[in-house]
Amino acid sequence: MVQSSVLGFPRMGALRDLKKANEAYWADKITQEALLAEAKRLRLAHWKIQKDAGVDIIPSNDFAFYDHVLDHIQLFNAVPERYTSQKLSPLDEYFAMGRGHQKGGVDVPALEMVKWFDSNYHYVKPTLQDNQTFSLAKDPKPVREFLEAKEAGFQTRPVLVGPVSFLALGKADRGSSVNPITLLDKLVPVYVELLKALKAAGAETVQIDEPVLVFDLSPEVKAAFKPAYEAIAAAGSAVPSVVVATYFGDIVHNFDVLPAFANAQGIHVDLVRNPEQLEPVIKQLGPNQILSAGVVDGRNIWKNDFQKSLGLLQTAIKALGADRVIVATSSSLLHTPHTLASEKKLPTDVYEWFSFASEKVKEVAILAKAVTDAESVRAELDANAAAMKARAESARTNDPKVKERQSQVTEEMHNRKTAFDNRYAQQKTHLSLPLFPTTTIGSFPQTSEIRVQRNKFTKGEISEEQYDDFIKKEIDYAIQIQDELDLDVYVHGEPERNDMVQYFGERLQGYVFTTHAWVQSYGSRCVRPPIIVGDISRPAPMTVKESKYAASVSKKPMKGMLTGPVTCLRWSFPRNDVHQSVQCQQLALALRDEVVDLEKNGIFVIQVDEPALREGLPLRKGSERDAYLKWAVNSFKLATAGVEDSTQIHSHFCYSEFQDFFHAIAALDADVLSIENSKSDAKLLKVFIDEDYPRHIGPGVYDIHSPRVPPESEFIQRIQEMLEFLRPEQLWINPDCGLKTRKWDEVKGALTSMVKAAKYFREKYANKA
Ligand SMILES: CN1c2c(nc(N)[nH]c2=O)NC[C@@H]1CNc1ccc(C(=O)N[C@@H](CCC(=O)N[C@@H](CCC(=O)N[C@@H](CCC(=O)O)C(=O)O)C(=O)O)C(=O)O)cc1
Ligand SMILES: N[C@@H](CCS)C(=O)O
Ligand SMILES: [Zn+2]
Repeated sequence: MVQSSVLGFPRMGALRDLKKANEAYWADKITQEALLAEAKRLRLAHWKIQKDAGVDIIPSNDFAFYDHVLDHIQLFNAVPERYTSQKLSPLDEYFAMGRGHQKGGVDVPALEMVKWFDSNYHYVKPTLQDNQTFSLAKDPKPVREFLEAKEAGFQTRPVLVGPVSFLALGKADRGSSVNPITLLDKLVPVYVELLKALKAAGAETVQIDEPVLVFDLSPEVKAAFKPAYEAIAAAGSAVPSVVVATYFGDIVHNFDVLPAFANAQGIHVDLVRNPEQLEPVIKQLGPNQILSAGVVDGRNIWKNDFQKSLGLLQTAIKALGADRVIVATSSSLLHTPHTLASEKKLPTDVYEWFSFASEKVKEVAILAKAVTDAESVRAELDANAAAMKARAESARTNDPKVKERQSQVTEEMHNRKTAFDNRYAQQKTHLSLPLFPTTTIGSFPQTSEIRVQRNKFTKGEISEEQYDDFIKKEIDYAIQIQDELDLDVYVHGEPERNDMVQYFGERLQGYVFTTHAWVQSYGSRCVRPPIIVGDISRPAPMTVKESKYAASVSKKPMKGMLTGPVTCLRWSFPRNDVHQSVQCQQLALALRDEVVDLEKNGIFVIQVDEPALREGLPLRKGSERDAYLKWAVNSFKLATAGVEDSTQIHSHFCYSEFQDFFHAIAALDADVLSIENSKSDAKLLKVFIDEDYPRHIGPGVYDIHSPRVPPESEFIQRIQEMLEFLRPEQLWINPDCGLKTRKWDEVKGALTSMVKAAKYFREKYANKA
């Protein structure tokens, strides 16, 4: 019999229940016991959904209050001393690492949070010391949750982040220089102890995620697999069987590592992303090893194409036999929304094209049946074939006018009129900016009042006029605060936007959007990616009204604020029937019109955010990366190059480790860049000197993910560090990212200190001149 398996289920719940419970706990509105009870309720509900769907292998320990990598930091007692010394409860210590803690006399910043591979999910980076030790936490979470499931009648397969990936995804703490992978010898015994505890609790198999296997690995990281997995194998029947899981890429280039897994029960590979790895992987398996075939997409919302998946599965079964094949999701379903059943407003034809987490688990179970006994699921197979056909033939997907415009794009449409030096001279006179100009990244706090009013407007409880008036007042307030703070380039604060991508999706032709399809982005924060279903175009200006109004009531330059084409693409659910470069160019043309319209309406600083540009970079170096960079950079340039030289184009990158990516950022030719940097080593900015970067840069000086308000001295120190690597005349002072998740008092406190620090340096350098 072919078994079905799910690698992980979304944690938030159908109504973002976990988000609400976490936030209530942080605001002291519910007790720790109430939060724990809610988490248990969600875990049980999610196991039940999978069991009811007929899934054979159901994961446990895929739940996390904040992030699963952070769970492992605590699980292995790899918590930096600055947190343990605070003597917080384990849960509060955990949240302190995730989001910082500034309460009851405790003041610790959060650990660094970065992108999870090429997804829009963010994980907390293990931060390790030169003298790092590991030990197993008391009452280890994977054991606790396994037993919780067992007691409720669910036999689960615990999911762990593998020892090599855990270290390879980590970094040395500030002040330490340890190469994390050299700590393997210390970590592995703890890992074995954990596996023994799981076995003792009754776990027969564990899923050990080693997703770093899809990267180009350094020799040291490659060499780490063998001792780690040999030590696990040496524990024999004292530990559960192991399935090593990889996803988001292929592992063919790391086949020399596979002997390390000779004693594993099986290997999981992502056959949605890389179906071509199927046959080579089959050849690498040992005589009894199982293939977990990831055929149901964990990263998108399109209904599975059963015919295609069955083709792959038949190939696997032919080579290995039915007993050695598991039908699985390609990755955890963490990246998909909870259930399609909540969507009441989708056009009915389109509804049939989608499948969210709760539907995907059914797909996995159906495929497992279909592969050996198609007749037992004939109705499901026929319905699936009909849905595939209907989508392929739908008129929604194709707009000849968009195609016509794309055919007229020329090379010169990608370039500004002249080079930066000349442009900047014009911008300087036009905008009269001081040395160390201060600005923010766009959004100001999205207060509950803003959300309530938008919700009322969406439901038709207030008129468009009432909503517009409300937004105008919010803009007025944002400007008043910026006057008081004495910032140099203003923003309107984005109060009208639900989300920087969803907002544009809702204004573009070719998209559909959902009402409940939330996906966790980080911690308690979720996004509701709009879905691209057809060719994209802009029926009308999208942001001009608010920016024009803001400029009319502002005494300083007002920055227009757009989300760039690559980010719109990546943070939407893209089509899977047209190459992403085509979708991106369509977005670029729509945004180009918006940029030109903003300029026509008196907005002479325009920021086009591209935080997802780095995220989209193919995970391995090589031709695929080069091709991506070419079309991604061209899309940004196409979107922004339609303006006069005197108009200043900014771009913004958060969550972007930019070393391997520097040339792409430079190629955008943006006049000013802002990058997230407050929690990274300022040394990373050295690349800007080494590469002789000519344009302006604002490395973030304020960690906007944390409620913590940094003092002025911290800003001064940070700017001083940055000046070791950047020229004073190219340095802008700004936060890491937008301020929508912060409260007004935090923002006012932090920006007051930020502006004071900028003025301190302005004075210092004016005296020098
Ligand atoms: C910059 N980032 C973003 C990423 N991806 C995006 N798509 N957008 C981003 O901004 N990736 C990288 C980072 C990740 N950072 C963030 C930061 C903040 C959030 C966030 O705050 N998410 C909000 C939801 C935002 C939203 O869409 N809000 C809507 C709906 C609000 C709502 O909950 N309404 C209620 C009813 C109203 C009420 O009574 O309160 C409801 O629907 O039930 C809106 O404002 O209209 C979050 O709350 O998690 C995400 C990623
Ligand atoms: N302009 C956006 C960028 C976020 S990446 C904001 O400020 O929220
Ligand atoms: Zn940002």
